[in-house]
Amino acid sequence: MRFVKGHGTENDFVILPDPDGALDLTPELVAAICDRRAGIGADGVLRVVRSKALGRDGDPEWFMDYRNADGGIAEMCGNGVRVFARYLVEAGLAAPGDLPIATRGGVRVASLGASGDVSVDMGAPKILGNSRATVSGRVYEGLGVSMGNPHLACAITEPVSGLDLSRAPEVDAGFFPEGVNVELFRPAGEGRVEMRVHERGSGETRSCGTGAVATAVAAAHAEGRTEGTWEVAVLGGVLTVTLDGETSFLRGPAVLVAEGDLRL
Ligand SMILES: N[C@@H](CCC[C@H](N)C(=O)O)C(=O)O
Repeated sequence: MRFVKGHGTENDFVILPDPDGALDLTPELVAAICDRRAGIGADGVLRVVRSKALGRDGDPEWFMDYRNADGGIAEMCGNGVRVFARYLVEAGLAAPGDLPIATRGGVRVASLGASGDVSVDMGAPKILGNSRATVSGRVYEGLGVSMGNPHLACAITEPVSGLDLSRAPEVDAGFFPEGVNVELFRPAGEGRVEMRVHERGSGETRSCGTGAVATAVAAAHAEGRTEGTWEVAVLGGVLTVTLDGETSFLRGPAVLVAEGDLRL
């Protein structure tokens, strides 16, 4: 089985080209691939499959079948969809420009050139209301935001570098019955925040695209705003989020770093 490895601000993925939908991608296989010692290692898997092969006839040509490192399914992945678009263009499966991609969370349109940053229209954020997370015994208030997948974005006052996210934050399972990705962010000047994230199904990652947008939404909400541009500094780099009151845009690097044959 061929694979390609890529990342967006160090949120890393194993890309599995499966245009005809022939692969039986079990949770066990995904977890084995993502294992950082016994497998290739990744935060998630992006299966590249034609929508038609899945019976999704009205959708754009390519469907991003995203899986978390534990083998679980998620609706959307913001860095993943940017890496997916980069893969399609570099593999000659799509032309640079505006590229619609089907996901479980709906169609997302990526914009990219032959190289450079990839931007994606992430759709309208949906505010779910207030909730809280407990990290290392400390309770943080946050804003629930759906970006297709669920997030809880909590503003904090201490440096994000001191957080211990080695264990999953405790959250209100009644509020988030499907689980949740938890972002902790600290304002770092006008239009800039520092963020760390604990992802549902993947643990702490070095970046999360949907989480960066949810964070910008929470930062804007705290100021009574729905528009603006935020630089979101994550462990793996910097993402730029723009909110225009209707939709949201996520921009940042998306690179492919390796390819080979999988022997699992
Ligand atoms: N890293 C992704 C989000 C991946 C899915 C998430 N773990 C979930 O379960 O919802 C991103 O860049 O958005």
